[in-house]
Amino acid sequence: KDDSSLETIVRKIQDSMTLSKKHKFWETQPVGQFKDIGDTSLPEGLIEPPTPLFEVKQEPYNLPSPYEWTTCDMDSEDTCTEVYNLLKNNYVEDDENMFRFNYSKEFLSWALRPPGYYKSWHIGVRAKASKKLVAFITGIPARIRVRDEVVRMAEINFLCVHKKLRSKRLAPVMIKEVTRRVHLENIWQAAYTAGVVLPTPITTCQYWHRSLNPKKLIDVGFSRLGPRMTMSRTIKLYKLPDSPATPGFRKMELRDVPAVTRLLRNYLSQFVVSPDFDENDVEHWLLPTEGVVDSYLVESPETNDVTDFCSFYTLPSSILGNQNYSILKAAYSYYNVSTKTPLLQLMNDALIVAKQKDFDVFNALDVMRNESFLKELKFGPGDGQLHYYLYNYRIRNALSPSELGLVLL
Ligand SMILES: CNCCCN(C)c1ncc(F)c(N2CC(C(=O)NCc3cnc4ccccn34)C2)n1
Repeated sequence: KDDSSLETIVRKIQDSMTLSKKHKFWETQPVGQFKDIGDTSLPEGLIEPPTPLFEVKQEPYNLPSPYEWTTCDMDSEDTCTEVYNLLKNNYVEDDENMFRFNYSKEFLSWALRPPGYYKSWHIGVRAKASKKLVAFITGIPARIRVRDEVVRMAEINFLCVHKKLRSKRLAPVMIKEVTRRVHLENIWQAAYTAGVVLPTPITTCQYWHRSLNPKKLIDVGFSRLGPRMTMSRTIKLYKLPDSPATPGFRKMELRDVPAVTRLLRNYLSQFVVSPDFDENDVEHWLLPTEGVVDSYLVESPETNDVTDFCSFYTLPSSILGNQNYSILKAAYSYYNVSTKTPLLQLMNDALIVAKQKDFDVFNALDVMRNESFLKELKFGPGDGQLHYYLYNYRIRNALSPSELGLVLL
């Protein structure tokens, strides 16, 4: 009976050790469960039917008393700055705490305001006393095709809890609150990623890095000098031409939106999971935006057809604790389509223009057809894995990364 008895304490420790709290939470959610892996009797698709809208909880979930919900108006410069600073100081770091993502204000404004976005899905938590923003989570609407079904989903991203408020169990209530607000808009599925394993990844991707400025990358500890390699030999190894090789390679312009949409829709149709982009989506997500997203295409000099496309987004990282550098300039491969120019040559041109724009490193996941160029273009495997998840949508067998045609920011 005595609750503080030793065996009770031991059992509690064992419980928390075995099923960490995050699994306790995810076992209550309509997501693929570890215990269901391999159970072919379970149908692919919807896990739970939609709730009638009048049954969706109308009021926000309860927060611990010192905190309150706030909706972050990303049209407001001041709110954008608050969100930027929260993420700059408290968002994802690498395992050795040497780098932390430093999404820019312009990037956040772009990433969170696609066609049809909902302000109510840009959710913040403030301390009642100081009114300081201490946590954030977002959703944006997206049409995602899974095999031959286009599903309206929310893409959930930027979950961030201030370092000082960790392990207060804020994340589960923030996830429930964004889910509630997504349900209120009659959307019942979601897509999200994490660097950690949760129930249950639809696929697990590997990051690959292509050095553009090897000296800086070695100086800041992002990469190490290879065995039997000198710095000058390393710089020569990663050297790139001064300009792209492909005739007709140029920046994408507004007039290219219809052609790029056709090209991209056709290319993405080969993957099991991919966005169902229309021209409005392509104009928002892929038209070049300075310091946010760069996109190039190949216009055949003979026929004036748009035959190929490549794009990358700008996501710098703060370098924590280095005397000489404070920012790592990283480009992340976004959507690439090759129909005439070999993908290898197209991506080498992407590396060339990224180097011209003074990026230090070009990152890519092993999704879509990226595997085919990574090693040959001198990408090295990274330490970070990215797991992709769907909420309330079962995929019977995990996909291989090459079946995934979806890049989340
Ligand atoms: C949809 N949202 C995913 C985006 C978050 N993304 C980009 C991300 N999620 C987990 C990762 F593992 C990761 N990696 C890029 C690779 C890398 O560059 N590793 C060194 C490094 C440099 N800066 C940072 C900052 C944070 C973590 C690792 N960092 C590993 N990227």
